[in-house]
Amino acid sequence: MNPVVLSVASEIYPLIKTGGLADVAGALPLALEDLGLRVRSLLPAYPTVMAKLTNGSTPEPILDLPDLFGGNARVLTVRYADLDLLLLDAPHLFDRPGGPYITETGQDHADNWARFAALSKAAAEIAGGAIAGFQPDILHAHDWQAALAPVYLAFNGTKGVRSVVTIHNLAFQGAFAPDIFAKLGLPRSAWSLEGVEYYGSVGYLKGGLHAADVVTTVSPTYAEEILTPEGGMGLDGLLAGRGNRLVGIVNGIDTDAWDPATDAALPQTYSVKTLKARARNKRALEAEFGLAHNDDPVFCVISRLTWQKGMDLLAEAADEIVSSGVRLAIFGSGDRMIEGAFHAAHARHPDRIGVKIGYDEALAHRIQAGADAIIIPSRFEPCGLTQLCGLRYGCVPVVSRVGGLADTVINANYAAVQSNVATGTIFAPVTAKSLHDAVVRTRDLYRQPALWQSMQKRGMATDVSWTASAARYVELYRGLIEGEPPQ
Ligand SMILES: Nc1ncnc2c1ncn2[C@@H]1O[C@H](COP(=O)(O)OP(=O)(O)O[C@H]2O[C@H](CO)[C@@H](O)[C@H](O)[C@H]2O)[C@@H](O)[C@H]1O
Repeated sequence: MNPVVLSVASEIYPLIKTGGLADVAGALPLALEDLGLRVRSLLPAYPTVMAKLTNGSTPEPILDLPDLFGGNARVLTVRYADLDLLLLDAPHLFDRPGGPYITETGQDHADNWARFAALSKAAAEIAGGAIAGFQPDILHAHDWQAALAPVYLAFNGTKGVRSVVTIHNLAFQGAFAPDIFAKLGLPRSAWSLEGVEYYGSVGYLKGGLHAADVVTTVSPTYAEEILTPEGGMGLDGLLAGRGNRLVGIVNGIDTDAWDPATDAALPQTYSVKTLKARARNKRALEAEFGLAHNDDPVFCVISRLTWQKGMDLLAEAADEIVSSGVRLAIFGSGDRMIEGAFHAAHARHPDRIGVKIGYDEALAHRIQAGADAIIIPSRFEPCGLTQLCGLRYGCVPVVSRVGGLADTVINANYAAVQSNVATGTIFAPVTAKSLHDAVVRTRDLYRQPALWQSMQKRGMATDVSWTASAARYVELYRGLIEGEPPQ
């Protein structure tokens, strides 16, 4: 029997996305279905999501949830982009302008505690059998926004459903003032070390990490890093207590959406066999970023421009990078100070540093297809997806030795180059100097065309799909259903 899964997340690509969570919550269910599982995905019916459901995708009501955190709610069912979706339609919580977490003016929605407790509560009801004909074996909750689901499940006393919480980023924990506890509808006993109490506040992720049958995170190295005081962000003790119930499974990417041979966003499609054709994308990229047309390599960034991503270090190293004969194409948005630092770097080197602030899926594809390398100097990185896209597109990753970056790139040290296994450059410690040194090492590899192309081709041949990782989730689910501890 294949497990039946309820996946719960606050964002799912291609319906709504603010980061890598959406990519995973959109692609993993499809990869699991390819392996024969039934997966339904629950997410809030944000206006952006409802607006996408055109062309014959009409959501049908399937469950009433009266008085869900101050208003009546329903669950709607619809198929979209091959996903079997359950939408939590709670207008008092989700039908409003702004993003999934923030208002139009950039503040957190004041009632985020209620919005995501509602998502989790609805998930627990559904996992408990509230929808006729759909009895999940596994409730799989992603990040803090869904992490109360296993808590509700446990305190509802639901039997026969196993729960998994996946940490995509431990920096976001969903901690709220203690006075909301009384409104969560949890028993008093949940205000405890085993429940949601977290240093005097209510910790959604903390509660979920305790209550879930298994905790996973998105790479083996990050699974180790979060057991340390530096990486654990206050939760290392709890996580260490989970022992072999904490598992790292590396992310994949959707290799149909990310396929340079068929990608409709590219000026020129290409494959391992037609790698030379890639040059046309580089010319187009130079033009798009206002860079001079020449033979120097173009290293790119596609990222949230934040401290986590080490973007301040790149801004610090930018002048030296440019004087080493490398050009930069920087794309993303985030911290205003970092955006300003990149604008200033562009002003100093207008035809060697191109900067675009914004969010654009097609542009992200064009950049991966045209740049020579992608720089990812993260201070911590649970998995990282852009290095996987880079590998697939022949855009060589230059990454810091942290988390999933360390797990997915093979560093071009002397031995790896000699034995033809290198796929990128890895550096440590995460400083501007060591980043600059890595850029120079990568530039030197670029200047040896045969070696460079073999690295590009090896990256393009690397399996970055979901297949192997989805199989690991299936194994994990089966083990849980059969009562086996994870391996
Ligand atoms: N300006 C822009 N325009 C268009 N697309 C853009 C963009 N900026 C970023 N993206 C895209 O957004 C995604 C970001 O993926 P990351 O792995 O960097 O995730 P993030 O840090 O958000 O998420 C967390 O969750 C994911 C999923 O588990 C982990 O891989 C990661 O380590 C963890 O921090 C990629 O698909 C990237 O192409």
